Amino acid sequence: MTPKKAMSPEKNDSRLPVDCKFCNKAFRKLTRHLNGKSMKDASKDDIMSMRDAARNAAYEHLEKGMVVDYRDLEGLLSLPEDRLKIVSWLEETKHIIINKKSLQVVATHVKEARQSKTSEPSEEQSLETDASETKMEDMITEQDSPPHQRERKTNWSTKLRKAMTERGFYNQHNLDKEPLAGYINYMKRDKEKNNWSQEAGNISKFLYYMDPKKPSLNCVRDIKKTQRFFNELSDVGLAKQTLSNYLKSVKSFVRYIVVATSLSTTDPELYTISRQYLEKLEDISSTLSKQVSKADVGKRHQTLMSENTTLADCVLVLNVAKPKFLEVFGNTLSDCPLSTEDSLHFLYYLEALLMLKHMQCPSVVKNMTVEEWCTRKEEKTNSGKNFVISVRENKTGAQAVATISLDQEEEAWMDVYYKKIRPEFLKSCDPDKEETKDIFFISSTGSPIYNPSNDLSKFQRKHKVPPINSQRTRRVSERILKKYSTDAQKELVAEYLSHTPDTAEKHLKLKTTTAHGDDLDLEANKLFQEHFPVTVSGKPPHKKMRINLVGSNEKACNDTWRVLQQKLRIQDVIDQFPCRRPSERQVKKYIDRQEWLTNQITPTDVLSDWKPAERMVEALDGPAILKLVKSQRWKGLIVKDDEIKGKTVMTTRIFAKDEVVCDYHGIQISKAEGKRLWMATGQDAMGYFFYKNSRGQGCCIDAHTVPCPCHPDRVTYGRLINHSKKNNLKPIAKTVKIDGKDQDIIYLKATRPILCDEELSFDYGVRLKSF
Ligand SMILES: C[S@@+](CC[C@H](N)C(=O)[O-])C[C@H]1O[C@@H](n2cnc3c(N)ncnc32)[C@H](O)[C@@H]1O
Repeated sequence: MTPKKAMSPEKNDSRLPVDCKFCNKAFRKLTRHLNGKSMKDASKDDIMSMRDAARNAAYEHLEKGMVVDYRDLEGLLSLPEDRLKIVSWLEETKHIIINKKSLQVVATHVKEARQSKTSEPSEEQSLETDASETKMEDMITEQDSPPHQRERKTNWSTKLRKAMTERGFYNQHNLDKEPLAGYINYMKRDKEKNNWSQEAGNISKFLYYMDPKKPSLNCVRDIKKTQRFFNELSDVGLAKQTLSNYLKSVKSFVRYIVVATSLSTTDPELYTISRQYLEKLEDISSTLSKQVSKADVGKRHQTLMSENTTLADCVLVLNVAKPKFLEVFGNTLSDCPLSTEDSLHFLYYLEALLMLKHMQCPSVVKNMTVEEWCTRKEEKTNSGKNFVISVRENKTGAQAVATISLDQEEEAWMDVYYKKIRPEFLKSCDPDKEETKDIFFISSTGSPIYNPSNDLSKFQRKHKVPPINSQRTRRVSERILKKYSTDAQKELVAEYLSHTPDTAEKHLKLKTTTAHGDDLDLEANKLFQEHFPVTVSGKPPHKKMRINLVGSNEKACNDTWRVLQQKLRIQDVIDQFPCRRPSERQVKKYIDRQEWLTNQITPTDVLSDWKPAERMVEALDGPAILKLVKSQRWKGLIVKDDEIKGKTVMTTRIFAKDEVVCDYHGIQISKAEGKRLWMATGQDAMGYFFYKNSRGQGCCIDAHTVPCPCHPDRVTYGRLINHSKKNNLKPIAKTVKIDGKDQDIIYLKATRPILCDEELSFDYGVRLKSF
């Protein structure tokens, strides 16, 4: 305690404070106050005597008293009763206590607590957090809070707390006694710890257990009792983590004794014992840590088995982090350098993709090599092609081989990481480390990634989504696959998991235990869907109706119904964009307009399933594609220069097979007119596209004027696309009505999936030599 003098009147100076002009002014104010407010109905004599009493009290305080900060008392005296006693004594002896506004509340509560004999702390205030200070603050809060918030006080009778109280684990020494007081000072002043009171409370309880008479350093002489203390705490059911935190407090206390006191000179023997004691505490600590991790595993197992987690929950981070990921992906295509933060976002996203969507173990992600990446194999699928990477999980023995099957878009992402981001990371790597060069995923420091699971949970934390790891994702998918008994559902999940045909087949074989069970589920689903047909905008039936119809199968049937409806909804959105992959914004806008309030789908669901309509030609006069033709705002393309060919048109995103990439924009004229113009401008002139229209007539699109007269501010890509026999585009003519008039549009459609940063070309029907 550091009492401060309230003022500094010279002792024995009889003129003070009577002649002090500030005091006299204050007392004149007080008289006015008493007259006008507090004692306005009292007699003049009463008012004067009250004023004199106040003046005398003030003089007395100035002469004898000091100012004491109540917060200093809190640090010194752990028990509120003790503090109350000292406060009343200090006040009696003319001291002024500041910051004691809650004292009345504390006094009332201490009284109540004594009467009801419920002085155990609440569960939240278990050992590691319940220094008396905390308890007292909580008491004050309870007193001040509305009645519905006082629950915690009545919760004090749980088994654990009862047992703790009965065993005396809440007893503690006063914090003003050594060595506790010294330790508190050390924490406050040297270590600048804000939560010193928690730790002090823990130590004082521990020291009480070791010696109830007084807090003493002798605890270090009795490792057996120390061990017993922790065993007993464990027996009453204190959480392993709490125990471990508590042990940490004891260790830091003993470390303080060894390091920050003069014990080595004042008592060398006790000093040595303290050091040995510290080592033994480490042993207890490591046993406890093992128990903690066992408890963690137990908890993890419980969460893993949780029935409520859906696959959508598992891959949530991929959806949330995708816009930023795609932005970075776009940036990699322009040659501006990426920030480390953006590059790491890209890396973490790919790690998450492999662990959550492709359900690969962290070790596969960690061990994948450059060679394994470079020897990936193309595999034809119904929807294009996949790229299969085989990873030897265990680098020392070649037992387990994991297979990752990426779709084209994912392959392009990985390729960008490999070609653009990884080489930047490699620049920080130790050139002698051969190992780094071989590992596919390396971090910004140039070293192989250390712990993909940690990267994943960091990424999930950053995006504020639940921390679901790859193991849990695998469990969830297995559970869902087992539960869904119809082939349609299994197909959905297998498709969702995007497995290689082999793996998908394996998963499809996962069936509910008996064939009989399968049949029952199948029947139930059939019945359910007959009664409650799945529609795009319908609502699923109420639970009561579901139970009435299919009894205990209601949940499974309802889940199927919902999955099928989502599938219908996704298709409904896709149907709006038959020729071109829509942007996320377009999809969102359409979904929002539908007002599907339950069983919602996300733009990502749609975009990952999008593919061009099978009957594309019919859709080529649809409003969305004609809007692009009119505006010439084709996205996903850029113009680059090539030394030989001149201008080239390159992609900045992936295009699916059959997707419309752009049109060959120009003015429609007859073949004869086209030929005439062409000859007149010279046969080398570029920008004439000759074709036959739907009636078999020869026509020409004249695009040779640059810039195009109707879109002077736009690049009209079609006329800049070069010729190749090994092309990736094919022109198709479509006659459409624009402003009431027939007009031919030459669309350029992808003949195969086109990757990012690929040059576009079509067959001019000429020989290359002719250029
Ligand atoms: C419609 S333009 C294409 C855009 C053109 N590269 C430019 O710079 O404007 C056609 C012309 O491009 C050039 N070109 C097209 N394909 C080519 C190729 N495969 N090799 C070399 N030059 C080519 C020829 O000069 C040809 O006359």
